[in-house]
Amino acid sequence: MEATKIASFDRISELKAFDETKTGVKGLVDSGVSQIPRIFHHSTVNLANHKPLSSDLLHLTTIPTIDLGGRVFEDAITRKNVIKGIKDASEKWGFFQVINHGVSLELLEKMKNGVRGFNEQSPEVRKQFYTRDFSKEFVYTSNFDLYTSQAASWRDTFMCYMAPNPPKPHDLPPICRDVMIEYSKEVMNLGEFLFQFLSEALGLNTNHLNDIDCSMGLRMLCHYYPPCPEPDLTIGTSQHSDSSFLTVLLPDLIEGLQVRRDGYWFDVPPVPGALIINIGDLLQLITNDKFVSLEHRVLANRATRARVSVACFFTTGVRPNPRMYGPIRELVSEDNPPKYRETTVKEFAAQRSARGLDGTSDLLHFKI
Ligand SMILES: O=C(O)CCC(=O)C(=O)O
Ligand SMILES: [Fe+2]
Repeated sequence: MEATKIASFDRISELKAFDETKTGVKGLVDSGVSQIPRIFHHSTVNLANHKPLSSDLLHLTTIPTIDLGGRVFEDAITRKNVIKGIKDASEKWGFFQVINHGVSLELLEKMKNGVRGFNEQSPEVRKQFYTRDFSKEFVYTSNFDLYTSQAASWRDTFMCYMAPNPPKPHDLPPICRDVMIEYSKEVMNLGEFLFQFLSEALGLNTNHLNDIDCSMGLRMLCHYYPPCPEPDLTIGTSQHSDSSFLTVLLPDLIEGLQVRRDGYWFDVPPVPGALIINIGDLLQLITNDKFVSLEHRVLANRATRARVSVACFFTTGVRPNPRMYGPIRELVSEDNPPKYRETTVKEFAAQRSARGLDGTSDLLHFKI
């Protein structure tokens, strides 16, 4: 009993000491640590990966890649095939990569360089943005759930709501402000396009999901995963599903992302120039489980340089939004009654903020 008390007391002081450096995991790496502090130690159970139990899964290697043909479709058959690909992927994986998505590769590189640039500028500049006050326009922090999670993750993040009320440029750090604004506009366009195809994939009118404001809000999270000296002891991002409607993820060429299907963690190998699209919990809720929001995680970075990623969540998050969401009427029937109660995006997102990434689905709280 006494030992537990001492251990938990130490842990809190260590978390605080780390937090008060205001320079995140990058600061630890810059100080030359060769062993990771124990606040980052995850249990081995959490990190293990067992072979798939079902032999049906043995032939599967990873999530599908879909060619969006620059978003221009000259013939109806190609368009139909793309929608079919998106439908299958959304039903089985809730995850797919897209190529020829219409966002310039140069902009993708510029965005990733912006994330690197912010995290690699002098600690004095970074510190000015470091906060745990999530009501601020721009938040730079390490582990939003530092004090509530069982173990910290080897990652720093900066975040900002980019729509519907974009930040004023002067609220954003000079080093990445222009690219954040430009990139988020492109992601909004891509998102509106994807929601059209997802609507058709569900047998709804093309504009259904856009009309019910699925593409209204955009929250951008820019992650920085410094190289980890003991990658087998910790994780980059612990297992979770996204609480958004949809997520557009700009990955790095350094691997690490894994998606869990039927109990097995599948690697998502980098595809040059691709964006990763995944269905979030809110889309699973309004489609009454037709589309699935799968858990995923990022392993600690084994490479010698930092891994970066930019996750753009289509959601208004905890910002005011009175609209109620429940299973879409056209998608339920007597044989397929609603599985979830109605909720607001804010109520849904508040679950996540309160609990952190503890690996349990927020959807359970809304099950009828
Ligand atoms: O960094 C990544 O590749 C994934 C990040 C992620 O899953 C998230 O931000 O929700
Ligand atoms: Fe995620």
